[in-house]
Amino acid sequence: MSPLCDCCGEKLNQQVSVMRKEIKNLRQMLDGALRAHRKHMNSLQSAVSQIGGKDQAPPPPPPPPPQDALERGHVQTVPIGYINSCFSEKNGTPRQPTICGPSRAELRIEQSVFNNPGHALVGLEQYSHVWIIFLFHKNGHLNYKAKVKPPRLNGQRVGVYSTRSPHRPNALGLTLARLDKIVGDTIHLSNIDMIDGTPVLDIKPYISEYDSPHTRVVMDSEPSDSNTDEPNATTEEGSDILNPHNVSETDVQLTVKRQRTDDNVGSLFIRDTCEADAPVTDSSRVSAQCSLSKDLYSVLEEVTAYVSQGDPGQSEDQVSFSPKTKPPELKVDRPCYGEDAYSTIAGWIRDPPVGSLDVRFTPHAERELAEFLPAHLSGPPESDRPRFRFLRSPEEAAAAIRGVLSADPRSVYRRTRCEDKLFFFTLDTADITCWFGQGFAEVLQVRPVERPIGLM
Ligand SMILES: C[S@@+](CC[C@H](N)C(=O)[O-])C[C@H]1O[C@@H](n2cnc3c(N)ncnc32)[C@H](O)[C@@H]1O
Repeated sequence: MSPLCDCCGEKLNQQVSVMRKEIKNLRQMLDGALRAHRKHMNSLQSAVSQIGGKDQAPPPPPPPPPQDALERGHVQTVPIGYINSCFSEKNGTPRQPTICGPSRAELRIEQSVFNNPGHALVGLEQYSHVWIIFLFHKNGHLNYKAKVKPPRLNGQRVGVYSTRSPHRPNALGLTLARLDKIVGDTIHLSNIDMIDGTPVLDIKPYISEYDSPHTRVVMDSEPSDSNTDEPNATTEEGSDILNPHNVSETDVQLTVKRQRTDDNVGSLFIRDTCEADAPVTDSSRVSAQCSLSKDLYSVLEEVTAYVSQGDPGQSEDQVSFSPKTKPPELKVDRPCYGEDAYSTIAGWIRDPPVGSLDVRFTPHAERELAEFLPAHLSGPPESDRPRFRFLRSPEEAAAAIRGVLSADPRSVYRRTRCEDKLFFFTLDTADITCWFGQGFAEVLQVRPVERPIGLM
């Protein structure tokens, strides 16, 4: 039960959601005003420089950076443009571009970067995809940690550099977007995961010959049956990568060895169940709480920490993986040429603990969505129906909504602590309201936003 307001008797949580909406609108207004101001200043500047003359002389150019600035690692980045995208907020923006094909955006190259911005794009039209290098400018204050919890790993922590987390030193993002068309100085993109207003630092063509190493799908199946003492035992597919989520009893054996004597002093079996204890010998004092949802690497880290902590006198004890598998840091000798130089990915990317969701619309939401007119097509002038700014049909919008929701856009906190809360996000000119149940997301409402992005 939501408490009631002392003054008006209304439910407090209703008031809170109204206030949130107002804050969101204000934020959008501010963002739009800032962008308009920036554009205005740019055009003023270029007008001033075109007019020239004594009175309106352009401001003197900033002093050139020292000759060796690059060599000293001092790089002054200047956005080459800003993304105009169908996503106005982080919430509900796809976590990767492939999640949502119809996600559309435009990027206009700034006049301040090239005299003829269109010239910088000549030839790019021959490519279907481009890398966009951008700034996560809405990260708030720069805040990063060595280990992060990717939402798809449902709370487990991995090193930031093994993820695509926005929270990283330098806050640089990298998106492989579809290049739909180029008109003058503006490129039209789809398959994007950047919010409106994102500053772009660079664009490069995607060239599969250069950018996509030979890929071999490494099956997450059984590891090799061999139980030899070979230090580099591999799976049958020739890979030394095992999916940590496929670990079953005795797949993995951690062995603690006394470095000096090479005696085995304890071993740890990771079981199908969530907990495992080492069959401990007095001297090893190894025990670790391992969960199957943890990867082998963190198990190893934990055990290593435990061993060195447990008995300082035995600090030369060593933890190693048994012949059946080995931790990621031991995979140092990957071939870098020839047949075996294929690419591999972490098991949790292909098989995350957070599954995808079925997405459905209530009949009411379907009717509301069908009311929207497509972008770029002129409707009857008297029509007061809502119109998309980027999306080309209600069907395309439905596909985008499905893409966003099926990947479960909720944070781990929301997913685990506030399951029954309504979820709101904005797509193009539509405010979407939905809720989540076991294995599904349902769209309840599709309403026109009061102040559509990009039109402020
Ligand atoms: C997980 S990141 C991945 C981005 C990129 N594909 C990469 O791998 O670097 C995508 C998420 O970043 C957030 N995001 C997008 N644009 C942003 C911006 N300009 N500032 C801060 N966060 C942003 C959105 O929440 C989006 O879901």
